[in-house]
Amino acid sequence: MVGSPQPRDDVGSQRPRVIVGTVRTRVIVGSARARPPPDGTPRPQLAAEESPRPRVIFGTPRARVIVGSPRPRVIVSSPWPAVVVASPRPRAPVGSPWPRVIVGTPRPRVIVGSPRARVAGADLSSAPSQGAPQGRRQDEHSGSSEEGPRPGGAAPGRRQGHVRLLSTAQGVGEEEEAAPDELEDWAQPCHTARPAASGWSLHSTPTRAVWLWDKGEELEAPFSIIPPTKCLRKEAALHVHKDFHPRVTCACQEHRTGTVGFKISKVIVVGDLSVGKTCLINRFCKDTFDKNYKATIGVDFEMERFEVLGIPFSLQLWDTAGQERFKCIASTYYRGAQAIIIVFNLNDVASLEHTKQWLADALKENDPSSVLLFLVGSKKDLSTPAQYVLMEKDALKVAQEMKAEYWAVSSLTGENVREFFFRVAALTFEANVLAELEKSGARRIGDVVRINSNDNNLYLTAGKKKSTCCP
Ligand SMILES: Nc1nc2c(ncn2[C@@H]2O[C@H](COP(=O)(O)OP(=O)(O)OP(=O)(O)O)[C@@H](O)[C@H]2O)c(=O)[nH]1
Repeated sequence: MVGSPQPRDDVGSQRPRVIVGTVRTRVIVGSARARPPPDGTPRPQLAAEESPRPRVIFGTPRARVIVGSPRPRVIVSSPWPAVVVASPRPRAPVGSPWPRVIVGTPRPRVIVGSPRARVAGADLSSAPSQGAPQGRRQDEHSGSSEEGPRPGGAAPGRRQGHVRLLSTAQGVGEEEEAAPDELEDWAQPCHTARPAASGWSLHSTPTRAVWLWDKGEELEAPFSIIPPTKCLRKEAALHVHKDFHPRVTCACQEHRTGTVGFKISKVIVVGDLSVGKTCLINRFCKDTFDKNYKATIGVDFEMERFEVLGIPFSLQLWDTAGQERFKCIASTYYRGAQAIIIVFNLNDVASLEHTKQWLADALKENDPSSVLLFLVGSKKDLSTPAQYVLMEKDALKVAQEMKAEYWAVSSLTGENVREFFFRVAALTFEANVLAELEKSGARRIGDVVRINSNDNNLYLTAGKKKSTCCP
């Protein structure tokens, strides 16, 4: 088990101490615990904090708590989370000069004081339990930070430059400029956060979606609870009613949607490696496309903010790793999803077959009766019409088996991407409002409780307002 003992370097050597043959390899550069040489010459103490080089620790069995370390940390295959408390360096998502690379850690890192942690705290049911994950792409091994815009296009600058605030619910009102740090945190309750930060505004049919990012341009997009037929064949859609459920429309008109506007709904995106999950999310959230493959390590997520029927609504889109070796990390984030998007490559039949396993894994962590399912064929631009027809037949069969709604998209051209996410947002919103109405039960949201001290029954629901539009 333990290798034959190797001669150690001379004590006092200026070289790093390397112990070969132990179960755990330790390479400590600039260790502060170096023993003094036998001749008594005091050896210069090279404190870890002063080390000119990054500390490299392989497989250390102990948790490391690094308080305000001024140095970059490179941690490979650590089984323990790195806990960074009150780091003096700003951990702004954009342009951090300090590479942080964590490969294969099975537990989320806890970053206290991170601006992202506040986002996670907004809704503990949908947010990760220990702060938001710092999603990473594999090219970070090179030390470059991927927190800035990814190559492949000019990412709209929600996190850079200026964004526009939309000051009316209808998306046609006054606009004003605001620096990102002036914006309401995503986690702020949306009712008070109006005017909403940039995002999508969805209305009942006929409708328009307004997208105002740094470009300030308004994009019209058709939206309906029924997707346009060119996007989706009838048999592929699970929900065939013409518009939102009447109870939902009514509740929105009367502003009786309870906590829906305060919640962040979690959507997870799963599927084989390289099927295009990241590109799909990036096409919608950043309007970018990267033709270079960079494997997602663990998970990453994007927030997207909508306004549906005048009610603010947020989706948290979780991009999970498709590579087997990162699956165990990614699967810890499956819990609490309200919608599951299973992606396969329209040009790779094996990836379609694997979707059932992806669904089974995702459902282990979620309630199958309440979660919305979507089966998405990606890279439509690479299929010829004839190939597509063949694949669509198989995909529809699988979708019906799993009771998922089927979509075919291309992140390269953008075909159906926006329509698809609008659909996800609309159906998730509808499910949320219906659940909220269900939960409120006998006592309707918005009712006033009058307390009458002369009455034996102290708690009376007073004057239930008869709804003018609810069935
Ligand atoms: N032609 C074409 N290529 C695509 C499309 N979507 C993704 N790709 C390419 O497919 C490769 C993989 O895309 P990713 O989005 O990184 O795949 P992924 O599913 O996130 O992969 P993992 O992170 O390993 O799970 C990249 O080279 C993309 O450029 C598409 O719609 N059309």
